[in-house]
Amino acid sequence: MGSETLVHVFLVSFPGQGHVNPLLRLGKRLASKGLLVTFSTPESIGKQMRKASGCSDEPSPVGDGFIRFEFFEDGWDEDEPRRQDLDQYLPQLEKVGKVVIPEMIRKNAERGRPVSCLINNPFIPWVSDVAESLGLPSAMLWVQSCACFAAYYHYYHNLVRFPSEEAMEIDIQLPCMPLLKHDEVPSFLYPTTPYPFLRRAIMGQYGNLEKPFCILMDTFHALEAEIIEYMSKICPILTVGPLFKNPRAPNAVRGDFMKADDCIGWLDSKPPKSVVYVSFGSVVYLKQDQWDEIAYGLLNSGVNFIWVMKPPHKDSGYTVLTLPDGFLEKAGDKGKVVQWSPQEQVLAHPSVACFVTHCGWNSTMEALTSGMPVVAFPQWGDQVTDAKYLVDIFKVGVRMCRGEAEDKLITRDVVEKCLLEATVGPKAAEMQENALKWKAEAEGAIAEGGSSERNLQSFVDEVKRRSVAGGEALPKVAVDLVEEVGGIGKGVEKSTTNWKMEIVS
Ligand SMILES: O=c1ccn([C@@H]2O[C@H](COP(=O)(O)OP(=O)(O)O)[C@@H](O)[C@H]2O)c(=O)[nH]1
Ligand SMILES: O=C(O[C@@H]1O[C@H](CO)[C@@H](O)[C@H](O)[C@H]1O)c1ccc(O)c(O)c1
Repeated sequence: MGSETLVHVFLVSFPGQGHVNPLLRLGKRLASKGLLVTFSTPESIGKQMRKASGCSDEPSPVGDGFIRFEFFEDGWDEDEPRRQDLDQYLPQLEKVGKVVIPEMIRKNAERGRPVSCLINNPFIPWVSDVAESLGLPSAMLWVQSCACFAAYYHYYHNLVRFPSEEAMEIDIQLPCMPLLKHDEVPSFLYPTTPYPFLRRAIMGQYGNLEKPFCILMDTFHALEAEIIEYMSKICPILTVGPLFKNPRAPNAVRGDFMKADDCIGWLDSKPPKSVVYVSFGSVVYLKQDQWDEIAYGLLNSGVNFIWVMKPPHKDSGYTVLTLPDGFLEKAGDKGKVVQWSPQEQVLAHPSVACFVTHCGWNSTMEALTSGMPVVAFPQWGDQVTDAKYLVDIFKVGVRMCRGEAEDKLITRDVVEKCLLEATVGPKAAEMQENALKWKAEAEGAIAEGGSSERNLQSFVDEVKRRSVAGGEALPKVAVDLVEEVGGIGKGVEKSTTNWKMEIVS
């Protein structure tokens, strides 16, 4: 069957690696179930994705469907430095996106590819307005944990007391969640956050939460069962994670902004469970003195390591980090420093013993799903909450720091102690055992009949039903999809919102 006869879903992503990855992974999953998927994000990132990952506007087959890319101009010159300032860039993206996305959708219809559903990720909530104005169904992919989703929800609706200027160091008790210390709620909610524009962007999403007919989440039922069940009574949530594993199309197209350096051959040469993988993701940038302490901690611990040292964007205002004099010589064949790694492959490699991570949600899910213990080095946003869960709830990690807000230099001795705790001794063995349990749970969720797989199929069926009805919500008939195990768990009350997945006719 040609791609033009398939139901067409149009994805719009915020242009960050931690947002593109999960939305593209969702796109590949949807395509593998027989949909035509168009993935869209601004051309400034599209250019990098084309170069590093070969993304093309021609449909590529993925399972039973196809995926293609269509990037859009954001109205600024190629080398505009204001793109690095989200306070300025997010409003620009909204202004232009609200005009160009409808135009792209119109052109797709003219070319025989009418769009049946729009899906966005957070930070660009205006995509739901575009869908509404065109009379199209929309969904939102939440790219963080359900726990963070719940924290933001309770903050937005003022349901629980959060840290404030008057009372900063309070504990926070959210329903169905462990007690969080003041610095364990997503840090964009601190009154002192240096990123108030990101709090505004996320709150914008909550202001628009009635518009998407479904909130997809890159998590799985067993991982966050209680809070997923609780929030599912309030919002139309479907858990579909871990998205990064695609059993039907493991080698489909990728969306990296930078080509990964080859380090798999080097890993092959190392003994099993002897390498520490260190990466702080695509956005976090540490200070030079902290970088130096990590360098000496790695050397002093004597472990093998791969360390990702991503160059900063030229307009970010960061100065390029350097390694201490003689560092590479001292490390010799024990260490490898790369600019960007093939992280999924690294985490799956038998030589890797643990992951020193900033605890972005993608890295968190990738570690859990790979059965990989972690050393948690969170900085801001959801990372501080993810670190709490990795260490105290999922019990797969040791904590190296509490976040940027603490403003504390983590010394080489602490780095060394954490690395050894996570790689040798009884605690390491216990964490490894727990990590393998999560890996098995994650694999079960996306296997045939698993909670996330069933939820994804429900979503695809619903998009198809709505597409037959010309984008209109369909009247109610009883299909018991929401009562299946999964995002909306067995025995859980149905959502009180206008969730339409249970319906047909
Ligand atoms: O060297 C690297 C570092 C990161 N990643 C990927 O980039 C994403 C980072 O997302 P995350 O949410 O962990 O952090 P962010 O970069 O958004 O802070 C993950 O999918 C990683 O697998 C990668 O492929 N190579
Ligand atoms: O929030 C930004 O990136 C990351 O997104 C992940 C998914 O939400 C999250 O888990 C991780 O902790 C974040 O680092 C982001 C912020 C600012 C910016 O300029 C970006 O390009 C991305």
